[in-house]
Amino acid sequence: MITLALSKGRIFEETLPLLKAAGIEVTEDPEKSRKLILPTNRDDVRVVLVRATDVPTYVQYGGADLGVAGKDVLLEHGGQGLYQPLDLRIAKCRMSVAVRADFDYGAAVKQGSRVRVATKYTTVARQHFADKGVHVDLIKLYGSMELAPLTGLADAIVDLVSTGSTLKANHLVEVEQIMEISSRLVVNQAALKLKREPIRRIIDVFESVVSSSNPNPR
Ligand SMILES: Nc1ncnc2c1ncn2[C@@H]1O[C@H](COP(=O)(O)OP(=O)(O)OP(=O)(O)O)[C@@H](O)[C@H]1O
Ligand SMILES: O=P(O)(O)OC[C@H]1O[C@H](OP(=O)(O)OP(=O)(O)O)[C@H](O)[C@@H]1O
Repeated sequence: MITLALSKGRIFEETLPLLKAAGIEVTEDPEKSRKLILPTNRDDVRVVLVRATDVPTYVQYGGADLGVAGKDVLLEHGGQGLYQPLDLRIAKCRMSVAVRADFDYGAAVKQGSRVRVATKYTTVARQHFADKGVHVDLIKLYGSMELAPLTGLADAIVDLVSTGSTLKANHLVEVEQIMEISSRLVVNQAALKLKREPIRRIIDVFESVVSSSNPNPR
């Protein structure tokens, strides 16, 4: 049995075409079913639904053999025990610093004042500001980061941006782009040895779909 960990929503939706190319079709709709283990058309493959941030943990400890996780999530997790063979180039966005439109971020940085930054991505944020020599106080949040500058909880946020419409709707502006984000295939290192052939087949098919759909790697 091969167990694949996915999160509901964009990662699930964007992984489906890759699975289809590998001859794997999930036979239940996660938006309609309450099941956390979804069967597929193949007796030897199943999908487990977990929170996006839990995908690396499931794969690390062998709760799943494979998974799909965003680079944001993998950097925060640390990647221990995970083989990361492939950038799937799905769920693309960027990680950015944003502030209220009336906050002068450039001046705050120039003056060397401490900037209060709210984020779910404390590891990446800490590294980013350390590299720039900006003094920050980090405030860990688990969601709705956009609210932090609006309520006075923080001066800035580090969050994911795609179309920019969430920032715009909350009168925030992007002042720095930290990195491009996409999702990767992650594999349990022991499973790769014990179930080498079926896992290798999945990696190979995914790789050929990814390189044919976008020949210009990021
Ligand atoms: N607006 C977006 N556009 C494109 N990709 C995104 C966007 N937001 C997040 N992502 C990517 O998709 C992944 C999954 O996001 P999703 O919204 O499903 O989970 P989440 O709500 O961030 O996680 P959790 O449920 O664990 O809090 C993220 O880790 C990120 O890599
Ligand atoms: O620049 P945008 O296109 O507005 O996307 C950015 C938003 O997407 C993510 O949240 P979430 O996963 O909740 O967004 P969703 O509404 O796309 O699901 C992220 O945390 C931002 O809030």
